Amino acid sequence: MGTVTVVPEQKPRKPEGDEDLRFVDPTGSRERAGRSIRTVDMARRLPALVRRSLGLAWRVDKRAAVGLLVCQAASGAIQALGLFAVSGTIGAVLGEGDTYDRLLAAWPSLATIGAAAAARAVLGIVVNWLSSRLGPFMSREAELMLLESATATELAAYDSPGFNERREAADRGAQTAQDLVTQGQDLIAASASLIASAGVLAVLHPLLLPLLMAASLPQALAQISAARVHYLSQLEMSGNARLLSILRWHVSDRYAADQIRTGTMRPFLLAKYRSITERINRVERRAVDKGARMALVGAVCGGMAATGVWAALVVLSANGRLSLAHAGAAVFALQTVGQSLRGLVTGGARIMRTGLYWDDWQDFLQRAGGFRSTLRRGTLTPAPPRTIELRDVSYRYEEADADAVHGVTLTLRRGEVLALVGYNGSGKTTLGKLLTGLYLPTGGSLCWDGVATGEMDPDALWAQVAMVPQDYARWPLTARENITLGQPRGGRPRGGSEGAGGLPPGEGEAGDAAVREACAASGADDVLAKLRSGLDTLLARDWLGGQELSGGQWQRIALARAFHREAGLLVLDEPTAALDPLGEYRIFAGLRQLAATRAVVLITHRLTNVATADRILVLDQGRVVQQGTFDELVDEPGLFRDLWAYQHERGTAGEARG
Ligand SMILES: Nc1ncnc2c1ncn2[C@@H]1O[C@H](COP(=O)(O)OP(=O)(O)OP(=O)(O)O)[C@@H](O)[C@H]1O
Repeated sequence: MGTVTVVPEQKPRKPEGDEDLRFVDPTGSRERAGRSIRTVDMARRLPALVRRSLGLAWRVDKRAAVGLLVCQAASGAIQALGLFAVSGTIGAVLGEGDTYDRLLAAWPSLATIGAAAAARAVLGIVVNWLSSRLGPFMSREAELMLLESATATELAAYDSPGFNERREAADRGAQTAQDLVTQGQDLIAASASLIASAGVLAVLHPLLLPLLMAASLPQALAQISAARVHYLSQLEMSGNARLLSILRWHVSDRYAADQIRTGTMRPFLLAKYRSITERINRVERRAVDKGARMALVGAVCGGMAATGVWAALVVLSANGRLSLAHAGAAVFALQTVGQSLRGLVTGGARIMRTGLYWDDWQDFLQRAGGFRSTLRRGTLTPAPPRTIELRDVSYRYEEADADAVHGVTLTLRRGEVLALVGYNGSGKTTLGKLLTGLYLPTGGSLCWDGVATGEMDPDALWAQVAMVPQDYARWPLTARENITLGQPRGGRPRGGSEGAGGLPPGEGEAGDAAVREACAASGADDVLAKLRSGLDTLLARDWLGGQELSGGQWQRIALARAFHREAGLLVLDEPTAALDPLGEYRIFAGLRQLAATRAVVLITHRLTNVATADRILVLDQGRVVQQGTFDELVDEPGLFRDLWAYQHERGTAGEARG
């Protein structure tokens, strides 16, 4: 006990061989922290944690924070008063005179004991009330801070190893904020009670307090060890419990229900679930057994030590060094000290655990702060770009062995449709994200009208970008909000508040006319016609009270979303993958018109569609290997002609190549 084990920060372990589903502690910090729950660390960390919990309370509600402290201090003082009153009562009861006189003499102390107990009960209720009011408020505040941080980070942060795990851990940390307040209060209450009763003991006889402290030590140490075992097993189990909840979602959610049935996966999935459950059971059994053994040792040692204290009490009374009244009060004080010590140790272990989760929250906020877009970029506001120029642009994902995009040089002009084609993983999407400024190049330069994207204010830059990614969001919002993204044209932004006269802001004629125009261009007008309340229909799963759309219908909405945006650059990544032939035809027939006022980048595997493009860039392993018009490339030996042949001549390209 008392030593601090320092384990260096570890990277998530990558399993070797047959990879089983396992929870990975992103930094190893939890395990390290769990192993370091020792007496010295606890003594050092606890005051800091209590301070932190009070600091949080102070930030959310200063009056409540002060109220909590005052109540706890008052409760401790009243407890001391009550214990002294016990001594007075016993002294009066054992004193001279007949029973009536002795009871008469005892009643003021008895009344004090009763009043003290009542006052402490009321104070306990007030403390409970204040911390219950503060706790959820603080958790919500912490969750909001987490969202603010996460949405302000560079997109590249999400590719950074451990970032997503940290974000998840922080989410749980935010939820524990409320426990930190209540546990902090429990700890303060236990400390106040300990100080009060220890003070009483010290006044009754100077030997009693050190004796009791020494006697309580074995049990306290046993409890700290048990808490450590408990925390480590909880840690191991919580990872598995999270796995179970993820599996439960996959197994029972509607999205995979058809595949589970047609894939006859039920026995396989249930067996997997059971095997993780057994892992949890094993860990739990081991921890419970070990905890019970420690409790037994602690209880035996504690029992022996307590016998010693009681014996000392008897000896002191027999020798006349302690009056009977004081001895009686000491009995109560001893019990209170024991109780407070136990509360301190178990409460301490609990707040240590919560503190570890809370650390995850703080850790994420710090890291996310380092990834903040505004920290890394400039403040210029771009106009819709006339030219986008790339010089020898490369991009390498963090920890990747090779560039995803390498040495790309090109100029894209307003009014031009540029198509990107190539095998899976050739870097098309990454290049699209570079053009839109979502990623900043790791090599070379990328400028909009001569200004590097990194010099611009990120939000001002993205105001000029409309994008349909491969995996577009299906927001559980109304059809209108799904298209305007809360930024209607010709109207005020929709912030959830209703406008004057009952008309929601932005829902004026100008706003809706632009939405309908975008819907007509994307084919979402057909979708709208079938919705029960048109643009007002909530597009969400039925259990959220909404109306669900098909995959292709959602893609039409996602396209309308991009067309609605008055942006100088439009990037379409596989925009028609889910559309029927008519829907697809409409998009490509309208593309030229869309390009009149903007630059358009089209990423697609359907090569017939790229005939509409002014220029086609063929990518292979992140490099541009060919570029030209459709007519030029289809006749030229090379990757494009091979891809065309695979798609249209059923593999004769292989022979042609050979
Ligand atoms: N977030 C990421 N982190 C690390 N590597 C990534 C990430 N996203 C993509 N890559 C890698 O970068 C390379 C290019 O990926 P990209 O998504 O740009 O290809 P693509 O041509 O769009 O592929 P597809 O046709 O399948 O959509 C691939 O090797 C891929 O594994």
